[in-house]
Amino acid sequence: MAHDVIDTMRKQIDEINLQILDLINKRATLVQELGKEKEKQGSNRFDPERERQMLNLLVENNKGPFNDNTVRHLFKQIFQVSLDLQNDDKKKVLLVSRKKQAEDTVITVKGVEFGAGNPILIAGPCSVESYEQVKAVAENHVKRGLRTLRGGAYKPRTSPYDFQGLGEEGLQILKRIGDEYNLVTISEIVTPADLEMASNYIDVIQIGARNMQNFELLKAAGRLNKPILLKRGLSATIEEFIYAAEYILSEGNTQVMLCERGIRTYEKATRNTLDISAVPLLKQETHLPVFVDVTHSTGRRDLLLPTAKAGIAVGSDGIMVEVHPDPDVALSDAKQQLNIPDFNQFVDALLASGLYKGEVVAARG
Ligand SMILES: O=C(O)C(=O)C[C@]1(C(=O)O)C=C[C@@H](O)C=C1
Repeated sequence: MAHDVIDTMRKQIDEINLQILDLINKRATLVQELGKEKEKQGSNRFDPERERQMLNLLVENNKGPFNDNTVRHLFKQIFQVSLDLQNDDKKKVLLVSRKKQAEDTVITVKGVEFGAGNPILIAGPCSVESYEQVKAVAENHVKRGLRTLRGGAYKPRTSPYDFQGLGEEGLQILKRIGDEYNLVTISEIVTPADLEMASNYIDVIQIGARNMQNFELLKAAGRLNKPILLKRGLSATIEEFIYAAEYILSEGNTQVMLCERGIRTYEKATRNTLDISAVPLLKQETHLPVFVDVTHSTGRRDLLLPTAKAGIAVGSDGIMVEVHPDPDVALSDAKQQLNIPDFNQFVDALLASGLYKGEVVAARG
């Protein structure tokens, strides 16, 4: 008899549990729709005022036996998991997300495949200083079978008195060299107004670390039909980096590759702290090619090779490194750039490591 009473009550509790489950999921479905609507309207997902209003209503109508604090705690858990649901929904639909596209994005430029699983080298001077300077690097690229040349024409510098770059003239030099030596050219553009002009000269537009959250530049780059190399911000979180890339894809341009270039930390032994774990994280979270800039991250010639090996070993799609015919007289980053003989030793050591297998040119399609 006593058992019957308990069993009866438990059956009632089971029914109530199922009713609560049904209501909780009904509520969650509404919250998901609400999250999408707020996204469209650009509202924050977390709304403390709304939560306070709901808790007040619940407490005003609380007849017990749970006390008011227990009711507040219970529903705060519901609000939190509702917010998590909205955040997950948002992440789930990111265009850069692996959940959106499982297969790797491969960007092919002049037969060079960025992100195809064969790590490549992106090398060149910090700044384009003259045709002869870039030509010397380009000729070495050809000798070494390298296909991608970087060079800065617009240089965001800490001091306004430092060399700011040759501007359009620098892009013209890159265009000439890229055509003469069949090299993929990459250069940083710092303002939306220059994107169209730059697209006539270079093959890949770089958005630098200091512009990672220049949202108007990101959106403008998203409206181009041009590959974009996006560098991680000096103090950007992985999430901010991913959302910055999402800005570009959200405007239609899916040809985006990411570059981990070190983050600003308390450490002074290196120029920045190379966040090596960012590479596998970004490869897991996104389908975009991921590169490692060993020059700007370490700022030390003696660390270029070990960090390049590490960058490839953890799964990056390649390494960016600065090389200059005569670094001692370079107009920027003099102490970090390799001269050509040292750069060739760098390439040879990477080849000897077996991690880097040289540049494989896509079969003519
Ligand atoms: O009302 C909203 O704006 C919601 O997003 C729903 C909801 C909720 O669970 O009720 C979720 C998160 C917010 O912080 C506030 C409320």
